[in-house]
Amino acid sequence: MTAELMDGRVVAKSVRAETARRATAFRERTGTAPGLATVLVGEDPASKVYVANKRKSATAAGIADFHRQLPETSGEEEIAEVLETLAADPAVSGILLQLPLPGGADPGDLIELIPATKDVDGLTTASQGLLARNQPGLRPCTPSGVVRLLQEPGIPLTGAEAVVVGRSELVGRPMAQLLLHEDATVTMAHSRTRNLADVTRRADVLIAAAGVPGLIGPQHVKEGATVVDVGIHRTAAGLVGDVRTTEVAGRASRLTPVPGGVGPMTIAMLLANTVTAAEMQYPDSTAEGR
Ligand SMILES: Nc1nc2c(c(=O)[nH]1)N[C@@H](CN(C=O)c1ccc(C(=O)N[C@@H](CCC(=O)O)C(=O)O)cc1)CN2
Repeated sequence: MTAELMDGRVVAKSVRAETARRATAFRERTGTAPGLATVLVGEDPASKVYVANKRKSATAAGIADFHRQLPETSGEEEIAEVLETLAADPAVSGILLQLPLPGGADPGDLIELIPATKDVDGLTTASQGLLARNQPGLRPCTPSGVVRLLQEPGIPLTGAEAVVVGRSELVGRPMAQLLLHEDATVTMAHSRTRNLADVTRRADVLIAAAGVPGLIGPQHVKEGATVVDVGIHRTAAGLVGDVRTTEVAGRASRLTPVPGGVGPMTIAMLLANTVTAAEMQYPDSTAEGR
């Protein structure tokens, strides 16, 4: 078997086009564009690229840009003040605090300053609660992008065995919840899971989000499985994911590449969330909510 590659750039393009149409409709209805505030603390090179791409894509989709750059040395109070100002600004529909923070600082308390209605990363406790209860709200971008990538070619999720490797708040945990809401039978594996390959080989749909370069090889994959690689690692050999793509391609039926798989979906879903946030905040407009 040679796996078919699932092209995230193609699906992301169609999500961005659909989002641009929704942004135009919102502006025509309300006289104001949806607005996205990106908050970047420090100079991490990868974060700078991601934030620059988010801002560029947002502008192209008709979303107003409210960027805040803070110095590496910013304390929690300084970051909190910026988030609170953005939270109170009616022109700002969505706010995201780019992660990680310098020095691996815990973003938990800062994220809670973002109102759930503006939480376009879906990371606040309130957003997590709405997701857990499958109620309308803003969902984390990478996991919702993965679901969209799986839905596009009609990969069946109802009753499918799905295994998520990784339990981060940004990807693994919300990924499992979203798959559960799609009626998959979901197993979560992580760094303490014993006999990982025994667990992952059950998967019809395997999501690799452990943050370990090349963790998933052919021995972890059931013949014919769909394998989604959420990892992105900069190595001397270039960008690699959590999956050893070339080796796994002989066993999987479908596979996401790195780059060009899940990454572009993260940004596309952020734009979609920003328009959804604007719709939720504006009383006369249609709130889609997810
Ligand atoms: N506040 C947040 N911080 C972080 C998130 C997030 O969703 N919210 N996710 C990641 C980084 N990330 C977005 O911020 C992100 C990562 C990768 C890509 C992407 O398009 N990757 C390309 C490769 C681009 C490259 O690195 O050269 C690809 O995979 O094709 C977009 C967004 C951590 N932080």
